[in-house]
Amino acid sequence: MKVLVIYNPAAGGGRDALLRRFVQALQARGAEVETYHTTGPGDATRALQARTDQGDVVVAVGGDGTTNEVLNGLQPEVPLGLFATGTANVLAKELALPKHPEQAAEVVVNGRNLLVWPGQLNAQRFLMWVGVGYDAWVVRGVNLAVKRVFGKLAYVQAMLQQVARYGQVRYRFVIDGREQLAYSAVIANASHYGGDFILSRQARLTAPTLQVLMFTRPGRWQLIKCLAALPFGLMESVAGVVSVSARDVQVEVLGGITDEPLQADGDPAGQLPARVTVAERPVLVRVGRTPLPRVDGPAN
Ligand SMILES: Nc1ncnc2c1ncn2[C@@H]1O[C@H](COP(=O)(O)OP(=O)(O)OP(=O)(O)O)[C@@H](O)[C@H]1O
Repeated sequence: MKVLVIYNPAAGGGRDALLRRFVQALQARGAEVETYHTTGPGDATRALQARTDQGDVVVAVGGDGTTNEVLNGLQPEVPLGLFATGTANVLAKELALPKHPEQAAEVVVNGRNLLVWPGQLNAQRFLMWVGVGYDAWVVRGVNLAVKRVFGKLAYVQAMLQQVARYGQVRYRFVIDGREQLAYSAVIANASHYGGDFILSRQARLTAPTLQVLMFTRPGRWQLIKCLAALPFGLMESVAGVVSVSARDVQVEVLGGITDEPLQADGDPAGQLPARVTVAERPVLVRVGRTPLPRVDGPAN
């Protein structure tokens, strides 16, 4: 098996020792390994697009942002593997992937392929979510120097800084032809968010649909109520949160505001207006042999 490893040396503050153990574990299982170190944002996608032969599997070693960049450079039919060394690693949690390098290598070499439907934000594919409003402001506001030292706490700092602004900007969504106004939204392709939290009990990576959570009531207390429900997996039950399944979502900002950011898979992803759909074709992702744990509904 030819394994191409794409390693982001900046993810999670750098995990060179883990990378070495992971590569050794792949080789011990008979894999022929080539490793590429990314040089900056967008490099993983460009480096993959420049290759005609991507091997039997391409493994993203980093966090959710690195995985997103690998996904966007991946040739059709080449499976995507993961070894999570980033800060939050939400996709690895969604897929119940092991943290230990030897076990992660075992999944890559001897696991199974799970058929996953990515989402599509304009020209970019994503696996987890697209954020509009508060969620996107937080991602844009994260201080990277704080993130390098304090990890996830950098998100808490950015969340607190953006609370007061929530409710001041309104967005218009057209979801499979139906209009809805909201003050923020997360368009989820997967259940997890921010680590171990369950954002949506209905979102499914393996289904060719998206789950759109819209926050339709203004006010900072409303936002705090929603955020407080997140650790309990109850955000979709908060009054004023509208959660609908969709295949095609158009979003624009109202009030002539410009420079309204988006986030995709935890990294900044351009500005509104946007169209978010299910990608044209699925991708194969290497996962363990046991069924994925249930969030709600049958296991995959
Ligand atoms: N050599 C590099 N130096 C700095 N940044 C890089 C480099 N290579 C890639 N990047 C950028 O680093 C960003 C952050 O990486 P990633 O999201 O994987 O890690 P993380 O933020 O620590 O983890 P998570 O997203 O799971 O919280 C990526 O979006 C990518 O654009």
